[in-house]
Amino acid sequence: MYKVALFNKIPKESQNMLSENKYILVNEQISEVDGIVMRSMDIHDMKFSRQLKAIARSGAGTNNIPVERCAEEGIVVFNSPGANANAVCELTFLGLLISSRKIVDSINWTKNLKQDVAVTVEKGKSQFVGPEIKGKTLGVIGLGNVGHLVANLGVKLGMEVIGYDPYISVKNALSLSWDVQYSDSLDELYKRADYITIHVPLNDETRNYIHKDNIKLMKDGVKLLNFARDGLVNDNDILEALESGKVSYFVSDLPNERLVGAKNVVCIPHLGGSTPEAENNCAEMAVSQLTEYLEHGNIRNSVNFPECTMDRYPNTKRIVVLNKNIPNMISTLTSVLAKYNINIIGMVNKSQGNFACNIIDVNGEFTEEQVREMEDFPGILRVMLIN
Ligand SMILES: NC(=O)c1ccc[n+]([C@@H]2O[C@H](COP(=O)([O-])OP(=O)(O)OC[C@H]3O[C@@H](n4cnc5c(N)ncnc54)[C@H](O)[C@@H]3O)[C@@H](O)[C@H]2O)c1
Ligand SMILES: O=C(O)[C@H](O)COP(=O)(O)O
Repeated sequence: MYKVALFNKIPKESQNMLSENKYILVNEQISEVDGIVMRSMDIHDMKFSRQLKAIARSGAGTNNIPVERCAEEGIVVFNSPGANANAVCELTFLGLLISSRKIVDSINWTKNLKQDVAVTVEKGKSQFVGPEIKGKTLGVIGLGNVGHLVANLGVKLGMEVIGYDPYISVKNALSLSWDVQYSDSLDELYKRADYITIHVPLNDETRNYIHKDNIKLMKDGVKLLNFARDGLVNDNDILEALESGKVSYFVSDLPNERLVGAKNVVCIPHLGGSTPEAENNCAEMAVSQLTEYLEHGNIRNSVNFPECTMDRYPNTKRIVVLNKNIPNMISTLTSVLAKYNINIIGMVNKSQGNFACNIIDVNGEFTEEQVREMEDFPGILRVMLIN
């Protein structure tokens, strides 16, 4: 039996994928579990037990998980790329319209009208006039699963769209509309855009991505949207720019104490991925990746280990080895197998960055003691035996 802990709310349908005859589900337990399924809870300070083999993030962002430390501890971290992208894209366009048409202010104003409503509305509505988005220029930073959808929808709505992403994947590049102007100059995007939306992960390279120096380059009255992560836009600098009018509106799906209630800021309570469709897609993907790894050792959509899969050879035992990407690892593994006269039937080895994965199907008896012996070699992070 595998023990899996559920952190955050995970849809019942996905929980049911963890069948009762193989899985025990527990809530928010960290000790003695084989896997965790989670959303945005911050687990940087958690200590993981040796039993923990995998964490499945139901969602895109993994900045709430100590991904590198997990790799060092032989814990595979998965996410669900693209599974909530449409939900975020739709909400981003709501944000775009909110920033343009003063919708939130106007709704709040209307809510307080007590009498002569129709007359007051007609007299007062001119204070909420805002431009159409058709024909305006939208700058999209990050053309990943969300950003490329946003760029394409901008084109469909008649906007001129400039996209920037120095690391764009082939898949997303191929899905990008021909009408999106791909730019390798952020400065050009800042100078031309009437609306700027950011869709990049939060990491050491992207923290404070938008700050006073690049805000200076932007058009006066530009509208800024952040549906990605708190920390990408420098709070001090955006609040100053809003005060001066350089930025006319900021819509953020990632509120913090500085932003809530600030002038010309609209905060949404992190609802980007909060649709039933996105929640189900993400959880289904997360759970199936977790079970595929625990039961078959196959790794798909991991953020700290390479993609590594192999069809199971019949009548074999499977050994899954996670190791550092350093010389002599394969000879170390095969020397242990040779010592016990174990025959390799099939094997795959994949590496990415500092880490690597091996799946080895063998016949002959391979025991838990031999697993521990393999695990004792420097550079080997975890060995898992699957019968
Ligand atoms: N508001 C929400 O509920 C919500 C939902 C989904 C994702 N997100 C956040 O949005 C981010 C993007 O989501 P996604 O699904 O598109 O992820 P993704 O990984 O598919 O796309 C991220 C893109 O950013 C690009 N990128 C990385 N560094 C960059 C840089 N320095 N400059 C420009 N581009 C850069 C990558 O090449 C990639 O194409 C996620 O990391 C997550 O933090 C928020
Ligand atoms: O990174 C994500 O997928 C989003 O921020 C959604 O996070 P959530 O699962 O907590 O809604």
